Amino acid sequence: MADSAQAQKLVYLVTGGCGFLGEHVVRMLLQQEPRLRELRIFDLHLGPWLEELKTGPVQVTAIQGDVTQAHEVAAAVAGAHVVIHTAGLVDVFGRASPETIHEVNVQGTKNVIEACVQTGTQFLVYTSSMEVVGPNIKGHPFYRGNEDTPYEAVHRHPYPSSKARAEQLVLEANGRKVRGGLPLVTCALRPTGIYGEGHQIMRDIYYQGLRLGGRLFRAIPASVEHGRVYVGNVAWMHVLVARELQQRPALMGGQVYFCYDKSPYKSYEDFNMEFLGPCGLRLVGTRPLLPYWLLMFLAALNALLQWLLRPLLLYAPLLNPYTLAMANTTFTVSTNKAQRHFGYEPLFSWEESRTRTIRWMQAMDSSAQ
Ligand SMILES: NC(=O)c1ccc[n+]([C@@H]2O[C@H](COP(=O)([O-])OP(=O)(O)OC[C@H]3O[C@@H](n4cnc5c(N)ncnc54)[C@H](O)[C@@H]3O)[C@@H](O)[C@H]2O)c1
Ligand SMILES: CC(C)[C@@H](O)CC[C@@H](C)[C@H]1CC[C@H]2[C@@H]3[C@H](O)C=C4C[C@@H](O)CC[C@]4(C)[C@H]3CC[C@]12C
Repeated sequence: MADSAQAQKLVYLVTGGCGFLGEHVVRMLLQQEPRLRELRIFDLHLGPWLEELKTGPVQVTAIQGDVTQAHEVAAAVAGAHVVIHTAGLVDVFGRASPETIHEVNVQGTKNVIEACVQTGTQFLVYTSSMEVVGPNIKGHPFYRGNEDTPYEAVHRHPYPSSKARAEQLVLEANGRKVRGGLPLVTCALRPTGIYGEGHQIMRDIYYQGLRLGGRLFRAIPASVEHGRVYVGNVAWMHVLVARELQQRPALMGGQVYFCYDKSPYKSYEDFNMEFLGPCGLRLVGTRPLLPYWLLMFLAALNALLQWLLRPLLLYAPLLNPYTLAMANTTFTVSTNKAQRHFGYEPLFSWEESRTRTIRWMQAMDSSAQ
C-alpha cells in the first residue's frame, strides 16, 4: 500500500461544482476518491456550503469563474490530472437565449477541451444528457434502449442541440496530444432525468401542488415511461468513470455511457408522486384530465405569453411545447455498458434513493412553513 503522500497525489477539477449534480459529485469525490490531493470547484456561482469542506485532509479550492472565458478555464485546469465538466445551462423553459445556451454549453466545452490540451490534463469526463439521443422532434419513443440502439437523433431545441454538439466535441477530442505529448482521454456520461436532494424542478412542482390545494392534475398518460436516475448514483458513476478512465483508456476513451440505476420505469408525473405523495400531495386523475390538443394549445399559449411579456418580465412556466412533447414521449434506458466497461453498480438502491429524496423534501417543507 503506497504511503499516504503517494496515495494522495491527484488534482481533480469539477466545473459546475455548485450545481444540483455538481455538488453531489464534489461530495462523492471527497468521500470515495482516496487519491485526491486537491479538489478544485469551478463555478459561476459559488455556494456558501463550500466553506465546510475546507476542514478535511483534501485541499478544496473554490474558483469563481465562467466557462465561456477561455483564460479563466485554462487557469483553473492548469495542473489538474482529471477534469469533470458538469457546468452547463440547463434550460428548456426559455429563460436564456439560444445564443447564451450555445455559448455556455458548446463554447464553454470547447474552452475546457482546449485548456486540457494546452495545460497537459489527460483525463476529461463530460456530463452529457439523454437528450443528446432524444426524444427527437418526431416524438419517436425510445423504449428501454441502450447506447447502441438505433434512433434518429434529430433536434431543433437549443438545449439538446447544444448538448449534442458539446458531446461530439468531447468524443472527437479523445486521442489528441496534450502538452507533454500524452493523449487526451475523454468520455461522456448521459444521465436521464436526474432526481434527488436539490432538484429544483421537483421543488417547483411541489410548491405548484401546494398552491393548488395539495393537488396535481394528471396531464400525461401513465403508460408514457420516462427515464429517471438518482443524483447520488449519477455522482458515483462520475467518480468511478474518472478513476477507471485512467486505468483503461483504450477501452473507455471516446465512449458514451447512459447513467442508470434501479429507479422504476414510470411516467414523469407518477414517478414524482413517489416523493410528492409522502409530502401530502395527490395526483388527480387516472388518465389525463385534458385532451392532448388542449394541452398543446395551452403550451403554445404559454410560449406566446413568454414572448410577449419578455420585454417586461420573465414568464417561464413548466408547460411549454417542448416540455409537453418531452413528458409525452417514452424515453427509457436499459443497459449495462457502464457495468461491463468499468464495473459500475449503483451505490444507492431504489429504496435508499427514494427515502433520501423524501427526507430532503420533507425537510424543505418544514423549513418553508
Ligand atoms: N438535471 C438533470 O436532469 C440532468 C440530466 C442529464 C444531464 N444533465 C446535465 O448535468 C449537468 C448539471 O446539470 P444540473 O441539473 O446540475 O444543473 P444546475 O443548473 O443545477 O448546475 C449547473 C451548474 O453550472 C454552473 N454554470 C452555469 N453556467 C456556467 C458558466 N458559464 N460558467 C461556470 N459555471 C456555470 C451553474 O452555476 C450551476 O452551478 C449539466 O451539464 C446538464 O446538462 C442534467
Ligand atoms: C407540465 C406537464 C406536462 C409536466 O409533466 C412537464 C414536465 C417537464 C417539466 C419535465 C418532463 C421531462 C423533463 C426533462 C427530462 O427529465 C430530461 C431532461 C434532460 C436534462 O439534461 C435536463 C432536464 C430535462 C430537460 C428535464 C426537464 C423537465 C422536463 C421537461
